[in-house]
Amino acid sequence: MPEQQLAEIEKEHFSTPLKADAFEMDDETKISLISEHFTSIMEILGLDLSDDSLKGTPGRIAKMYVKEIFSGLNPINKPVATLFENPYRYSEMLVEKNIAVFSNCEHHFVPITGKAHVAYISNGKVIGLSKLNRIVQYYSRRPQVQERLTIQIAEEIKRVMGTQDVAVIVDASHHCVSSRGIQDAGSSTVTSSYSGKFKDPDIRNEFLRYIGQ
Ligand SMILES: Nc1nc2c(ncn2[C@@H]2O[C@H](COP(=O)(O)OP(=O)(O)OP(=O)(O)O)[C@@H](O)[C@H]2O)c(=O)[nH]1
Ligand SMILES: [Zn+2]
Repeated sequence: MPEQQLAEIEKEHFSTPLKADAFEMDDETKISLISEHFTSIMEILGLDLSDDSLKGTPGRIAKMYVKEIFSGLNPINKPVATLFENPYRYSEMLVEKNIAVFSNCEHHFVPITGKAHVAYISNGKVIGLSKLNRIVQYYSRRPQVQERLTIQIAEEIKRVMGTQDVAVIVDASHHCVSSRGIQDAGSSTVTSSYSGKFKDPDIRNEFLRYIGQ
C-alpha cells in the first residue's frame, strides 16, 4: 500500500475514522459494490428500476461517491502543493477567502455548503494560491463533521508550509439542519482554528478584518 494511504489510516486525533483495509479494494470494485447496494436501497423504497430515468441511478451514485464527493477519503487524491521561493520577502499574512466548501455530513450523508477562509504567514516559501483551494476541496470530499474538516485543513496547511502560523474559518450550512430535522434554513455554523502567531489577538483581528468579520 502506498505510504500516504498508510499514513492516513494511522490515527491522528483529527483523522477521519478509516478501516485498516480502507484502500485494499480498487475504485472499480467499490463502484460496482456500492451500485449493487444502492440498487437494493432503491428497490426497498419501492422504486421501479426498469424506469429509464431511474435505472442508471445506482451506478451514477456509486461513481459520484468514489470519484467525486468522497474522493478525498483516498490520500492518493491529496493535492500536491507547489511551493515557490519568496525572493520579494513578503512577510505579511496571506489570506485566501471565500473558498467554496461542498462537503457532506457524516451523520446523514446530506450536503454541507459554505465558505472557508484560510491564512498563513510565510516561513520562507510561498504556496501556489489554488493549492489552498484544493486542500479545502480535498478534505471537503469526505463524510465530515465541520470541526474535523476545519482542523484537517489547518493541519495540512501547517504541514505543507512548515509553519504553525495558520488560521482557518469555515462558515457553512448543514442540510441536515435546514432540509430535515429541525428544518432551520437560516442558521449556519462557524468553526475556526488559530495557531502560532494567529493566537495573538491583533494578528487574528487583522485576519478577521480581511474576511469582513
Ligand atoms: N458537532 C456537529 N454536529 C453535527 C454536524 N453535522 C451534523 N451534526 C449534528 O449531528 C447530530 C446527530 O444527532 P442525532 O440525534 O443522532 O440525529 P437526528 O435524530 O437525525 O437529529 P436531528 O437532526 O436533531 O433530527 C444532529 O444534532 C446534527 O445537527 C457537524 O458538523 N458537527
Ligand atoms: Zn447531518
